Amino acid sequence: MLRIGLTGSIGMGKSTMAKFFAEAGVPVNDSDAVVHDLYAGEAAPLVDAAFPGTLKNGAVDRQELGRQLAGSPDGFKRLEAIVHPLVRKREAEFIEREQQRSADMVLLDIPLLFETGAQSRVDVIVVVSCDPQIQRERVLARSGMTVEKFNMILARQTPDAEKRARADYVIDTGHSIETARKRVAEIVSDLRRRLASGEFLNA
Ligand SMILES: CC(C)(COP(=O)(O)OP(=O)(O)OC[C@H]1O[C@@H](n2cnc3c(N)ncnc32)[C@H](O)[C@@H]1O)[C@@H](O)C(=O)NCCC(=O)NCCS
Ligand SMILES: Nc1ncnc2c1ncn2[C@@H]1O[C@H](COP(=O)(O)OP(=O)(O)OP(=O)(O)O)[C@@H](O)[C@H]1O
Repeated sequence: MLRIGLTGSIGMGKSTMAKFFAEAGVPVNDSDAVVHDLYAGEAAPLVDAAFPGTLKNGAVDRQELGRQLAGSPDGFKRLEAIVHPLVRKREAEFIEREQQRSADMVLLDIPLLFETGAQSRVDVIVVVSCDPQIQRERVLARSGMTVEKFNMILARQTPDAEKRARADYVIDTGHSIETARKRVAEIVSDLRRRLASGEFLNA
């Protein structure tokens, strides 16, 4: 089973592209969605113990957590030490399930693929990218986003140019949604062709 790793910096269009892969028939594991689920369940008491006051109605209040993390690289490290092992566990369960269903390929949506060394867990890397000006406009248009928060997240992410250089495929989301959708279909059919030709014998 081929493991495709999908990554991209904040606001590049990763979630939108993951949806297009799903539409093309590729099972998708979305790490951000897993974090949302964990925050409403098993991770909630652990996060609250490390960051008191972040539990609201039984779930992690992301806004409050974000406030406590502002300007705190150390806080991010402590949070990641709690969350990332749980995310990894869910990913392994997803892979196991899809292997049992005999899927030919799966997409692992991993926002911090390079930052956490996840490239060793995938066979192919797809990077979602666009012009930094478009990225900035998209992100700053989100409610609750500030220039400070944007810069803090950017500083914790591998630079876009480096991501592109390390990619097997790049999706440029700076054009229309339709162009990006076509690019996803093109990548999926190229990967199916490469699989059929026996290029990924170890996958
Ligand atoms: C900091 C939190 C509370 C902000 O939540 P919020 O809903 O405001 O933003 P969201 O989760 O959509 O993230 C916005 C952007 O920041 C990126 N991001 C999230 N966590 C991190 C991190 N630890 N380091 C770098 N970038 C990050 C996301 O990939 C996305 O591009 C939240 O992102 C969080 O709990 N992060 C820790 C868990 C984590 O590392 N998730 C990333 C993938 S597993
Ligand atoms: N051609 C395009 N491709 C992808 N997204 C586009 C395009 N044109 C406009 N957009 C918009 O850009 C935004 C990208 O958001 P999306 O949530 O997919 O990004 P993301 O990389 O997953 O963000 P984050 O890293 O913060 O989770 C969406 O609002 C989407 O509609």
